[in-house]
Amino acid sequence: MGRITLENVRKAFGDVEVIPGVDLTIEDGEFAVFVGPSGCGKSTLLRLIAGLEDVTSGRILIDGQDVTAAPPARRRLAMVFQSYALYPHMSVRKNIAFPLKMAKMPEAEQQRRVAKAARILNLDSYLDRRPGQLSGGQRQRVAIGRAIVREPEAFLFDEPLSNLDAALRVNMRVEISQLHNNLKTTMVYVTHDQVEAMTMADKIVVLRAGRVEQVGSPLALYNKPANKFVAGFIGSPNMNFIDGEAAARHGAHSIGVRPEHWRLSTTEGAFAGQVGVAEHLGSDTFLHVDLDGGAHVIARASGEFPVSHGDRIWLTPQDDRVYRFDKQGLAA
Ligand SMILES: Nc1ncnc2c1ncn2[C@@H]1O[C@H](COP(=O)(O)OP(=O)(O)OP(=O)(O)O)[C@@H](O)[C@H]1O
Repeated sequence: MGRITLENVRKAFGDVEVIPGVDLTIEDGEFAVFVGPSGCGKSTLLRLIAGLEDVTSGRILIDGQDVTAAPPARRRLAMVFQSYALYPHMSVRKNIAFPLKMAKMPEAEQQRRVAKAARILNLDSYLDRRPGQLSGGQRQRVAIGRAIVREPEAFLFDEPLSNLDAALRVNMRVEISQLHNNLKTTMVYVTHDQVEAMTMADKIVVLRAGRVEQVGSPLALYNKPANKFVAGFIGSPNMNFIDGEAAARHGAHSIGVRPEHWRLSTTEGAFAGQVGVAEHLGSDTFLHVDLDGGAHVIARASGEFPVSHGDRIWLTPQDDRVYRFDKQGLAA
């Protein structure tokens, strides 16, 4: 059972308070993703859970047991890092078995667990190779294998896919989701990539400057962002924000419209503007539009939309898809 609870967890490095106070529960079996801009404290929070950093105050519980003062090895968690940290001179088999060997587990049980992890990760035919003879994705699978064999209460992933190219990232993303479906073990995953967060998470925790801005399922955050920060962070391309008179007409200080929620017309609509850049991807068309009055917005049309640089265009937000925000940026 891998339920993780943080109670008013604070962390300061010297005088600098990096985590001003976080309360959070990750349920047993849940896939939780910490997401937020660079420096917001994602890795620090994960390292506090792992026990690699000490909390300044507050408590961390795993399955109701207070582990705040427990060393990493006693927390029954396995961490997978961005750098795979494999031993180059050891075979894949030995790399995966390494934590079990350190724990002086009987050889037969070590081999049973390595074989099981290799099967889950499709590494059977690579067990006798060395890390240098593997691709980046295979190396990351070995690093995950080394975590699996420990049969932890929870897996902690710190940006595990950052070193991989775009296509491989997509594959590994799916593999980690499948792994979670198979193992049903709690996973806590740190990324700055909101697409990874949206596609993998049961629960997303959006962080900003060490504070939790919102916690919810991917679609809850997409559909009902609590504030402008979350609204702008979740969704790709980002939500468009318009202030001033147009927002006042909607009874708000600022309104937000996602690129996919504009109705586009070449003859009429609520906002007129000029196409700056038109990106024709075939599956979608992204239009960067300079609205009359100065705002710059992005509109997405499904499929092909035949306009180009310099054309006039009219945009109308879908009525139920206008997000309203007050002066403080809170959803109104
Ligand atoms: N050992 C340390 N000593 C002092 N400050 C630190 C230390 N570790 C992290 N910080 C600071 O704490 C803040 C949060 O860092 P952290 O690495 O948790 O952010 P992050 O959200 O994971 O960022 P990134 O996505 O860039 O990795 C940053 O301002 C960082 O400079």
